[in-house]
Amino acid sequence: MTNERRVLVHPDKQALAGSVAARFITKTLDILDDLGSANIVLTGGSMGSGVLAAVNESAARDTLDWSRIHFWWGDERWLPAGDAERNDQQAFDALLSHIDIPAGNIHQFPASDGPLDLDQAADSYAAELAAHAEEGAELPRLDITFLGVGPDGHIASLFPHRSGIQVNDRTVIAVRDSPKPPAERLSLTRPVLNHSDRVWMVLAGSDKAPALGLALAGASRDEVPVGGIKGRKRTVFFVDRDAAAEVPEALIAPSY
Ligand SMILES: O=C1O[C@H](COP(=O)(O)O)[C@@H](O)[C@H](O)[C@H]1O
Repeated sequence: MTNERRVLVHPDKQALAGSVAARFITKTLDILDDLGSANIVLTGGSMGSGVLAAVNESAARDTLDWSRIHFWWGDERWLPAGDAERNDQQAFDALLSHIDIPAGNIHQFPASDGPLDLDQAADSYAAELAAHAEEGAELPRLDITFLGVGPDGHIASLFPHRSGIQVNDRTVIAVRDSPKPPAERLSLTRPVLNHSDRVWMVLAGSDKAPALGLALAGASRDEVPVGGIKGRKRTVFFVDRDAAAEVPEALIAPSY
C-alpha cells in the first residue's frame, strides 16, 4: 500500500465517529502487539471528542491495555486548568476520566493559571516530548495523530496566513494571533505532526468541504494548512458525506 492520502467517506457524523473509534481500537491493539506501547496525539474540536466518546461507548474499549498507551495533544487553548473549552478537558469528559490509565501517561499542555507563561509553557511541552524521545531523537515515536480540520483549513493551532505553519525549527510554539478564540494557544509544529506514523484527520459538515477540496487539489500550506500534513506511513481523511462534497471522485476510497 502506498502512502498516498486517502479519503474514507461515511454517511453521517455518528457513523464517522463509530467507524474511527473502531479503527482506533483495532489499530492500537496491533501497535501494542508489535511495539509494546503506543503514543497517541489527540485533537480538540467537535469530531475529536466525538471519536473519543465513541471509543468510550465501545464494548471493545477495555480490550486495550491503557497502561501502555500515552496520550499527547496536537494543540491547546491557553485557558485555566479544567476550563470546558480546553481540549484536554473535553478529552477527559469524553474518555480519559472513564478508563484505567496512569496519570503519568497523560501529557497535557500547561494551563494559563499555572506557574508558566505562554513561552515557558511551549518550552516545557517541548521538553516533555524530548523526555519521551526515542534514542537519538528529539521526539517520541508518534503512532497515531488525530487532527480536526477547521473550516479555514487549520490543523492543531496552525492557521492560514500565520507564521506558525511555517515553523520548522521548534517542536512546540506559543501562538498569540489565533483568528479563532482564544487568541493565545500552544501548538505542535508541522514537522512534529508529519513525524507521526499515521495522521488521521476527522472532519464532518459542509463548512469543511471547501478546505478539504482545496487541500486535496494542492493548495499551499500557507493558504490551507491541512494541505501541508502527511504522516510517515498513512494519511487518512475520515469524513462524512457533507465534508466530502468537493473531493474529486477518484480520490475517494471505494469502501470503508
Ligand atoms: O480550535 C480548534 O479547532 C480545530 C477544529 O475544530 P472543529 O470544531 O472545527 O472541528 C481543532 O482541530 C483544534 O484542535 C482546536 O484547538
